[in-house]
Amino acid sequence: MLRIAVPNKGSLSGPAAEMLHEAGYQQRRESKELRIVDPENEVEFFYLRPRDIAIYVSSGRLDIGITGRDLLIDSGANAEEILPLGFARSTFRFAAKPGTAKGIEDLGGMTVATSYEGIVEKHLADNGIDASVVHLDGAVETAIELGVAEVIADVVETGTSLRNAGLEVFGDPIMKSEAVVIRRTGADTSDEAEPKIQQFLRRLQGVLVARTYVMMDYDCRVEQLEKAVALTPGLESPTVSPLHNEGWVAVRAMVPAKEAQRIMDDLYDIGARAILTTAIHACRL
Ligand SMILES: Nc1ncnc2c1ncn2[C@@H]1O[C@H](COP(=O)(O)OP(=O)(O)OP(=O)(O)O)[C@@H](O)[C@H]1O
Ligand SMILES: O=P(O)(O)OC[C@H]1O[C@H](OP(=O)(O)OP(=O)(O)O)[C@H](O)[C@@H]1O
Ligand SMILES: [Mg+2]
Repeated sequence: MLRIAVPNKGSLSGPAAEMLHEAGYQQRRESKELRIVDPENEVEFFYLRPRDIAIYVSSGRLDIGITGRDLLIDSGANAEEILPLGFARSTFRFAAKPGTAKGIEDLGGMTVATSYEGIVEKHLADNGIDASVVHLDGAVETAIELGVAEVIADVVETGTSLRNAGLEVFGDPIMKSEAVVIRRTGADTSDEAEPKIQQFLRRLQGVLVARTYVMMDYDCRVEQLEKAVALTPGLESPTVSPLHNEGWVAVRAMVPAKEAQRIMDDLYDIGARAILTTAIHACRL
């Protein structure tokens, strides 16, 4: 049975459970459940604190896990990212009261508050900056007002938390993060779990594709086919079928969902008609 770590709380947990559900895996019914077995798929899910997931996976007791890239790197655990999942996107940045610092080079002798001291200490050391780091569990934006630090390093998504605390980001982003699937570094890929792991990854990739692409169908005159196919090249190549009316063909291709409306306009302009888009519910590429 494949053993998978899933975040039990915070920004990662809802979207992770939703993605697993879309991929056809059974998920827990209530938030107090700490583990569930999905017998049909031969998978056991362990609901763990996001910060602990890399540690469990690196120990080899669990085969794979879902966590944040920033949490993985901060943990220093012997685990690596094998598939980015596109949710819980954030950047990790320094921030302070306006005028405190312009860049990391100004931080010598200052105190930086953060929940991610693994990332921050390494980043300061890599840049040759001698600053103190104080660990706080969360709500680090308040640390400056309360005099615990001059600077914070924290997750930024919309920037609302920083604005509300009267703080501004400065310097280059320290890192970009999103949810990722991780496994132990140097894991034995001839292990009996490997086919199940690959099947799990293909299912999640299928969900990612279904979320980012739509299926487009349209009819066009044979003379316009080359132009139309250039607009909808598909992933491999579009399907082209003859129509009963001579001189016309039907075309079917996957297109990026974000570009679908523009592509429909462009197809219409070159004379394509009956242009339809439909959602993709699941796929294996
Ligand atoms: N506002 C946010 N937007 C996007 N991603 C976020 C946000 N806050 C945290 N994350 C991401 O979520 C992960 C942190 O998960 P964790 O559950 O520890 O914290 P949290 O989502 O802030 O929840 P908590 O309320 O428990 O602090 C990190 O990968 C981080 O980059
Ligand atoms: O840029 P924003 O959209 O405001 O999002 C970023 C904020 O979200 C998270 O905080 P959370 O609410 O999880 O509280 P925490 O600091 O206690 O983790 C993170 O730690 C930032 O504070
Ligand atoms: Mg948080």
